[in-house]
Amino acid sequence: MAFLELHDIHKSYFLGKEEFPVLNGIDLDFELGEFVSILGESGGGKSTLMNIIGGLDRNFDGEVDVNGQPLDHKKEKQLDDYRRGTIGYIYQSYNLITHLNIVDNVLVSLNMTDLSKSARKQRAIELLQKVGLGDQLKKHPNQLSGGQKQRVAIARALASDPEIVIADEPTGALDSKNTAEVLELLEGIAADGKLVITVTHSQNVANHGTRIVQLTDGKIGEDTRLKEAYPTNDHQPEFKPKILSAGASYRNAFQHLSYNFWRNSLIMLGTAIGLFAVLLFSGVGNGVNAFIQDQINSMINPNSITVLKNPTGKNLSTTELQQSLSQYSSNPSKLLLSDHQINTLKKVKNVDKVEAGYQFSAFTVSYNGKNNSGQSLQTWTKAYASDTIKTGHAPKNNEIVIDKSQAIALSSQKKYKSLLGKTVKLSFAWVDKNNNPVQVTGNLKIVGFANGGQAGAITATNYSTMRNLLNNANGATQANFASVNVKNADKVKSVSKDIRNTKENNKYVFGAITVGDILDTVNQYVSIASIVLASIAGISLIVSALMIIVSMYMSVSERTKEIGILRALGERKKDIRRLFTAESILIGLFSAVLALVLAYAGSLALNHVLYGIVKFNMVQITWGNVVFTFVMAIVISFLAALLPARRASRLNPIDALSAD
Ligand SMILES: Nc1ncnc2c1ncn2[C@@H]1O[C@H](COP(=O)(O)OP(=O)(O)OP(=O)(O)O)[C@@H](O)[C@H]1O
Repeated sequence: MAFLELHDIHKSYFLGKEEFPVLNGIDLDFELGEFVSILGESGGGKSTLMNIIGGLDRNFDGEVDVNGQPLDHKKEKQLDDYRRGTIGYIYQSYNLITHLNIVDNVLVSLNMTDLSKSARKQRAIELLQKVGLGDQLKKHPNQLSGGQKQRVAIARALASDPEIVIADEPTGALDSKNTAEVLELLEGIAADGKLVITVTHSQNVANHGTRIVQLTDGKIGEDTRLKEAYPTNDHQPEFKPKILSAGASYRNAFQHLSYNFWRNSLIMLGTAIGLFAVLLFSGVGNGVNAFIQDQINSMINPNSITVLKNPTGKNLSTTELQQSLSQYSSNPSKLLLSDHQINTLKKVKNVDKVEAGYQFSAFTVSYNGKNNSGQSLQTWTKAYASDTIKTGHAPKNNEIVIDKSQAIALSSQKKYKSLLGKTVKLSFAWVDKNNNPVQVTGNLKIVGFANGGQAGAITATNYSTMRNLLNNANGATQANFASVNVKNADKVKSVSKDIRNTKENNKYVFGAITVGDILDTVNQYVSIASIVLASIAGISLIVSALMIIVSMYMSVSERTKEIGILRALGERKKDIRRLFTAESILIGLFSAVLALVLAYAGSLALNHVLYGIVKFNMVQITWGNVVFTFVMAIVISFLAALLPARRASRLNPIDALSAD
């Protein structure tokens, strides 16, 4: 029983339905220690035979036995294992991986062994020293001569300590000096007790071997033994082959990414822009929400509920209430609350205090010949947060607090504080008991300035002052809102519900607005804006994904030959798929890091500019946003790699190897 036996090998190629037979029944035996040269005319099927022996071709008839065991060429896994552990390949065109240095080229094969990382590296260096390249370790293949490249290929073929080394015209592209050196190395391999099978056109090369086999018309012709096979030794392998680890795939992907640094940087920048948009828009969304909450909470006491008359008698939501109020704005007498109704409010469970109040939507303040109109005149209640007044104090009898912007309009930016203690004339239109218009006026002392800021200017007197002014003008004096203070913040919702559900003569009488309701309404607008921003970010993410898909397809077509080499060295389809998903995921991750840096810088810049205007950090990127962006980047890059990686893994290794 020989070490390698070929039995009745038949192989045809098909062009359409037409059959082109190449091998017509090959029977051959090979022993370890032999250096066999296969000679034959061009196109005679030598490479085809080598691909069958090397476990790259699965489409043939016949049987290959290795070490007494049949090789089941229909089973891909068995062939992968066979190529990884038993075969070393040397090609005429070297087939080195251009983006790896020569040590890494040898390591591609060694990475599929159970040696430790340092032992793998040490072996790679030893092998390169053995083929005379110890002083060239840092070079890439394109920095070597043809003879040197072929020696790297020999070192790589020996890396996994295979029993069979196949060399397909190994000296075809070399001059006589390099040919002699390569032949010496091959002889040395056979002398080490391995089986060397080489394809050649050169009689000189063939004469170096121990045996010459002629291939004629797809059959074995002459089979000449030149000398005895080299003696085999009882050499026990120091390590075993194993499948490629995920880490090795990621390292290879990283090496390829860094080799094409500039091109990949541009792709990452393109991808990062989409992720940056997601991060920044999320940050702006958070900032705007926090800003609104801060503004409302700083002006309105969250424990208070504003109660208004429900003019429709129907059960209304906050939005419906606000709509109906605006319909009744020309008929304010319909919105007055009776003293009895104010008392009803006091009896609602968990209510701490009820303050009747007035609010008017248009008024004028005059000082020293200057007039200023405002939109919201109210009576001071607990509904205002304590820090609403920035200068001065809450209004008492015959006093008024005006908005800072108003004070500036009536004086100047610098001098507005001098208005403190001065008397202004307040005037506004109201109605009497019969709904006839009356003009209300009064002279009041300024005791404070409110800073309504973005959420609206505030002008306020106290309740009795306002009631007196209305009385003096013969206006209706019933309150048109009430501020209900609730004992606990967590009861605000239930109290507001009870108030809304209160009935008089079978009609709902009150509408109630809480800070939460106001926030809900505002948040509705914010969510619409967020959806618009998210759609823009979504579109940029789709563009990012397309960029990755295109770059991965480019990468696959550029690396077709490499895919063939990796398959020939024993990588599985799965390893090839993982190589490309790894590359894509790395692009996604680096893009996410870049996006994070850009978004962080962008948020610093935006916050710097906006803080000067609104005194608030308007961009607030949270850890949640960052995690979401990274997960998104990984998911998108993984999905984008699926099709290109699948295509790469399905390439036929023989076709891939013959790619230009
Ligand atoms: N993928 C293929 N599809 C169709 N025909 C093929 C294919 N590969 C090889 N052939 C044909 O099979 C025959 C044998 O090719 P092969 O490469 O094995 O010959 P060879 O003896 O190695 O030739 P050379 O010495 O010129 O390299 C040739 O006629 C070739 O045209």
